Amino acid sequence: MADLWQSAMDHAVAVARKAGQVVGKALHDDRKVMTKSSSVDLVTQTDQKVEQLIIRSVKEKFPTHRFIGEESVAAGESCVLTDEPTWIIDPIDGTTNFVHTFPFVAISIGFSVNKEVEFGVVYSCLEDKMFTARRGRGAFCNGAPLQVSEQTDIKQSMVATEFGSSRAPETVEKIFCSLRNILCIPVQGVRGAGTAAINMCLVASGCVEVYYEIGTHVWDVAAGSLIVTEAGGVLMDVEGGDVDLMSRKIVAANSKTIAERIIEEIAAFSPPRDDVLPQHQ
Ligand SMILES: O=P(O)(O)OC[C@@]1(O)O[C@H](CO)[C@@H](O)[C@@H]1O
Ligand SMILES: [Mg+2]
Ligand SMILES: [Mg+2]
Repeated sequence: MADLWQSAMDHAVAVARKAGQVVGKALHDDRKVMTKSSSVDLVTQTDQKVEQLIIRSVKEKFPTHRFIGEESVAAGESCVLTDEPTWIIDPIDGTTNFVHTFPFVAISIGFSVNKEVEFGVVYSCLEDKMFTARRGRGAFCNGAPLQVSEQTDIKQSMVATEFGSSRAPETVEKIFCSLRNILCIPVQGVRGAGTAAINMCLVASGCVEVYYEIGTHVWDVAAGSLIVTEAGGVLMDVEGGDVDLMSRKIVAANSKTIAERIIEEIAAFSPPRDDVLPQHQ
């Protein structure tokens, strides 16, 4: 079994690289931009094309495996994680960045068995950084081992978060409330790459002590979650306790101390879970 997952992971790396070439080539082409759950939740033909490319290529090699893909869910497929080997795919994490040529765009592929992520691949294709992790075997960027930051003082920490794609006034209010609380701790900086997957790789790389967000989807965070924990970091729910990747709430930190400190300042809310949605939101 172990060898089987390794060959699946090798395949994920190869197909992520191929997908990255497609994304890189499409970056300066004419992009037809469409919207999904709101006028700021963007999708392009490249997102759909890349997801199909990945799924087709995986199906050829692993015909019994299942898929949760962002654009397939948007097209009406279910988003339920079973115990079966499942590829959890975000073909472009950072579509808004892609549309604006803001240079952080990732292909994110997580692979779960028995509802546990076995490997994660995040390809930051415009930087040509291939982040990988396999359960129990560490996290890497272009083959070099990753280690989270050792910082234990929140006041000397860098925090990453995103504003998300909801513009509902009550949601925006909560987002700004958390942000104000966190800025005023005070932390040394707040950043956001525009992609959850890359934000998590920044935690794994030690550039950022903690990333939190409410509104993520399982395809944004499945791969990154393992990259963070294999680099020595921790995952938690925004209200404390265990993370649930379907809950659309995540804290990924270098340590439990930093995670718990940031959680004190988060004004939590609960968007509809991924696994109860009839379609993408
Ligand atoms: O739609 P995409 O480009 O795949 O997802 C990108 C993104 O909006 O998803 C997360 C929230 O859902 C954010 O962290 C991130 O910026
Ligand atoms: Mg995404
Ligand atoms: Mg996407």
